[in-house]
Amino acid sequence: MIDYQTRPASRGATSPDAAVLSTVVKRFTSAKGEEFTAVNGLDLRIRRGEIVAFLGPNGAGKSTTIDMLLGLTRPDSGTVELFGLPPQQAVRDGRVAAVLQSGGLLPDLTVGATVHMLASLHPAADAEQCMHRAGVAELRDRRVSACSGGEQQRLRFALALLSDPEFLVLDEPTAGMDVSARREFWAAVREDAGRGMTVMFATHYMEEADQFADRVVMIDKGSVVADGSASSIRAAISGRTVSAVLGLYEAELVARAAGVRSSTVRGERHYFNCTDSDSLLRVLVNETSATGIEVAPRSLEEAFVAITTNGRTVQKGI
Ligand SMILES: Nc1ncnc2c1ncn2[C@@H]1O[C@H](COP(=O)(O)OP(=O)(O)OP(=O)(O)O)[C@@H](O)[C@H]1O
Repeated sequence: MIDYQTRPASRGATSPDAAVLSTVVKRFTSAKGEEFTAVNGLDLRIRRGEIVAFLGPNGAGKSTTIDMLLGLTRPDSGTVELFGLPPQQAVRDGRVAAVLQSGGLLPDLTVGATVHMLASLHPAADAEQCMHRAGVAELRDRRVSACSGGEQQRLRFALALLSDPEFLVLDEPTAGMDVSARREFWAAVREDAGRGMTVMFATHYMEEADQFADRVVMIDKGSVVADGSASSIRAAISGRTVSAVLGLYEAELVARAAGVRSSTVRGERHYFNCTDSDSLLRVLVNETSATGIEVAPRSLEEAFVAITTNGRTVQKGI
């Protein structure tokens, strides 16, 4: 049985937040000299102990935001603070650590040698304990090059633990892993997060956000478009969208039918998000002149749009 030491709740900082990003803007200039805004006035506050999933389509600005959180790049305007400090200082103090998608490992070293070598940079590090916590202790004699992608990510996780960070940032840590490798990786992280660590992870997988995070932040085009509890996001995703071509007057009546949560119109087609598509279909067929009726599962994008347009771009109050 491993005896984990309890980490002090803070190392002297007074900020109740792990991270605060205020109106952060980051622009890039292409080779042709065209300016592109990757992060566009992003505001985000992460409280200590939260586990936050950072979701967004390709190119939404997740990695750029994470790079600024880790002090790897600076915003053009706005501010980024970790524990009330500039990111570079928080990283230098070992209060924040990262698991990135690739890099940082020497293929010819064994897992054990890698962890012990980097542990020598942290006077208080317990290499053995970190290997156990990350689930790589049994791989200690295996060369890094012989480890699977999932095992290498757990090794990166072990390395991130060496400074005993208060805040762990993961950038798509399970990209390319199969389902069981993803499950093993998250089991290791979840056990550690249970000890009070703040965790933020970027992912494309809603199910990872749903299973692991207690808060989900979605960004698109460099700004936050939805922010709420995993359960509020899940509730928004559940249900179906029934759509049909019908007149405005009838559409208003249908929108008031039982179980209809929201409705939108695109051209002549009206879309109804509902909890009971069967009864809505009966209403449409029996009580209206609707044509071209379609039923579709609700997409993640629709769920996020609904969350924001319902006025529930929720800043979590926990
Ligand atoms: N160094 C750079 N120079 C020019 N453009 C960049 C640079 N880094 C990022 N970008 C652009 O900024 C936008 C945001 O990129 P970013 O990597 O932050 O998105 P992402 O949400 O992490 O995407 P993905 O899910 O695909 O990893 C993209 O359009 C990307 O091409």
